[in-house]
Amino acid sequence: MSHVRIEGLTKRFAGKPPAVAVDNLSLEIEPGEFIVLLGPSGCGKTTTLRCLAGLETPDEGGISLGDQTVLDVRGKVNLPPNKRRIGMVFQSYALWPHMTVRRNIGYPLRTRRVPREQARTRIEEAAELVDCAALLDRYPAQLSGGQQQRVALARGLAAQPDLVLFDEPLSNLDARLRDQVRAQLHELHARLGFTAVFVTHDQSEALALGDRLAIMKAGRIEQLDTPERVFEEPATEYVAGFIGMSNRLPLLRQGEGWALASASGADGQAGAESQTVVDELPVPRSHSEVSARLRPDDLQLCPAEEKPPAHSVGLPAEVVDAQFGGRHMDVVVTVGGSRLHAQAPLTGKPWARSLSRGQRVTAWFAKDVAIYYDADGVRTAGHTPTAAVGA
Ligand SMILES: Nc1ncnc2c1ncn2[C@@H]1O[C@H](COP(=O)(O)OP(=O)(O)OP(=O)(O)O)[C@@H](O)[C@H]1O
Repeated sequence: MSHVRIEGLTKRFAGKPPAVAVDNLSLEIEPGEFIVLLGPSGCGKTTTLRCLAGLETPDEGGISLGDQTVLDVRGKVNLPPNKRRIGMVFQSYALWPHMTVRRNIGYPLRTRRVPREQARTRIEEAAELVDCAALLDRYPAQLSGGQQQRVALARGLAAQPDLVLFDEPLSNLDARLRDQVRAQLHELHARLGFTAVFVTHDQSEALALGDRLAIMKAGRIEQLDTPERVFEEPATEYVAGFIGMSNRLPLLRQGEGWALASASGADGQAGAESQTVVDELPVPRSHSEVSARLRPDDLQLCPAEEKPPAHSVGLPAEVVDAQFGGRHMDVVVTVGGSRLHAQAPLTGKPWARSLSRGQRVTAWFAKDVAIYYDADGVRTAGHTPTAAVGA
């Protein structure tokens, strides 16, 4: 277990236009910590991981693993992968097809010249850890996808590295296996306490596995926080959108209240015809425009003639589509010019089952459930989260 320090890491790729894949990124990882790099395609997750592994030549910055400097661009240090005590688990299991499971798991031990007897014990222990002890003499082609990924996991851990890197290791597995291997990985980490950096674009995977999440945007870390904080208090609109707050409602201050910006005139001002939809929001006075972000299950629906509860924002809406989702209906509505998604529970409210296209309803949300972002996409200070954990 090692403390990992990344300082000012930058990696550019030549091309037209050139890409800054990692942009002056710094990150400190505690021994035994499980860090998840989360973000959309192209935000620089894999390149960061490859720089940690020694598979790229960064343009600037430094990386240390424990007391070993593995990268120092100014000092011209960039240790090759086999000189770094790092284990790697990839998306494509990358098992050698001509080697048995035993030889595959033992591969990093051979490259580190671990004595034969010690290697045998380590291989058997690693295989035991991931329930693959009975498969040691098989070839990869004789294993299921889940078994192959577990072998890859054992290979990543066998050399007891200072740091284990995971590049979307679960994304090639079907949904059921993905849940199984994810649970197993979570348990293994709790048991062994290795330091890990795990790359994914799957938010549920990130929330389940990470001690802390680094949400990346254009080669930088946009928010670094516990899963609870990222989920409850996304710092920027970008993070909110990425972590499931898919509903966005732009609002403009109008006199003492707020109107839907999507019903505004061409000048971006709330038009004379746009109605004030709410008198007051938990937003500082200095803001004249905000966007409210909501998860689908925080947007409620009720019949158009019913009044929503006090302390909520009620909006006239029209149903675009309604799909049965078991215990809830997935309903798309338009509110002003915005398309919103509501997950309307059916338990106790069978009314939602009868929703159909063109129907007029009221969409509403509790004021303190939404998170409000200013014109720059930064969370406004006025919001007090209701369910913040560890705040
Ligand atoms: N070898 C390369 N040559 C040129 N550009 C590259 C190279 N590798 C990555 N890039 C660019 O660097 C940026 C970051 O890529 P990277 O693969 O790190 O993103 P990512 O977040 O891991 O994406 P994904 O989830 O799709 O794997 C992208 O704009 C990508 O096009």
